[in-house]
Amino acid sequence: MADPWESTMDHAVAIARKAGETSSHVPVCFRFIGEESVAAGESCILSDSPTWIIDPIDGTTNFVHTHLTVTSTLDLQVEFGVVYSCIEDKMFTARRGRGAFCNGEPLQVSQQKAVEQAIVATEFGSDRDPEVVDKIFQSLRNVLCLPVHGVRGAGSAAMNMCLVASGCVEAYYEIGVHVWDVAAASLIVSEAGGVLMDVEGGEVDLMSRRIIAANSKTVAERLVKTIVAFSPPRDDAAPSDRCEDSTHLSARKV
Ligand SMILES: O=P(O)(O)O[C@H]1[C@H](O)[C@@H](O)[C@H](O)[C@@H](O)[C@@H]1O
Ligand SMILES: [Mg+2]
Ligand SMILES: [Mg+2]
Repeated sequence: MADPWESTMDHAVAIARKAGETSSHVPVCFRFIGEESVAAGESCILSDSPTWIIDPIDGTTNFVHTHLTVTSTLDLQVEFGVVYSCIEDKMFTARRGRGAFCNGEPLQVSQQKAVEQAIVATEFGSDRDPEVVDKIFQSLRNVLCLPVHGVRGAGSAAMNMCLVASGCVEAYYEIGVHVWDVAAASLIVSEAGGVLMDVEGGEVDLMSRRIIAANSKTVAERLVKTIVAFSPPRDDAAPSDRCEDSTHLSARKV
């Protein structure tokens, strides 16, 4: 059987060559956006160049506490998405227009559109500013009182989105995520038949740090009416306008 990773890399190189109009003799040029490189001061701007967006550990708090789910995410902007859940040994993959898979098995979102029967995933995020925490709790209260069947959180944004793609939960929303948390899984959700939406409706903007990933427009739009929206500093803001999340500082000290 052909190695899917090898064909993915061949395709990635072909995309890079096309973008740069280079011949096969010239080395291809990829750009990178990674959580750690951005933390070290590198830019977080998307350009026309093919860009790998990487989160080596998504679910850092779980990792530090050896708690349940930890994933690694890799995305070649809009072309491929890979999320690896290392403890479960589950490899979620998607290629634009070619579907989404878990360990090679096709993924399909849930067909449940009644929000009262839905499980909604979310996270409390990393920001401990009391005003932000209040808004997160107001949203959580509103979601519970829709009512929904249940609220869950895997502790990894990417894993929550893969659960939507797998049909285990109907929707996931969060304000405060970063582009590297959600880029790979966004493609996995849409290739599994799901929808992505901003928390105030309309198209999702992966740099905005706000996301709804749902099995359907119906469920996503119910959440839009329910979530108390706010806007954290964008990922592509100038470094001086970005702020370090408080729990990340403590996680890195470990
Ligand atoms: O573990 P991380 O890569 O720092 O990602 C976190 C994310 O920053 C936070 O907003 C989410 O609540 C977590 O689910 C992510 O996994
Ligand atoms: Mg992450
Ligand atoms: Mg991370």
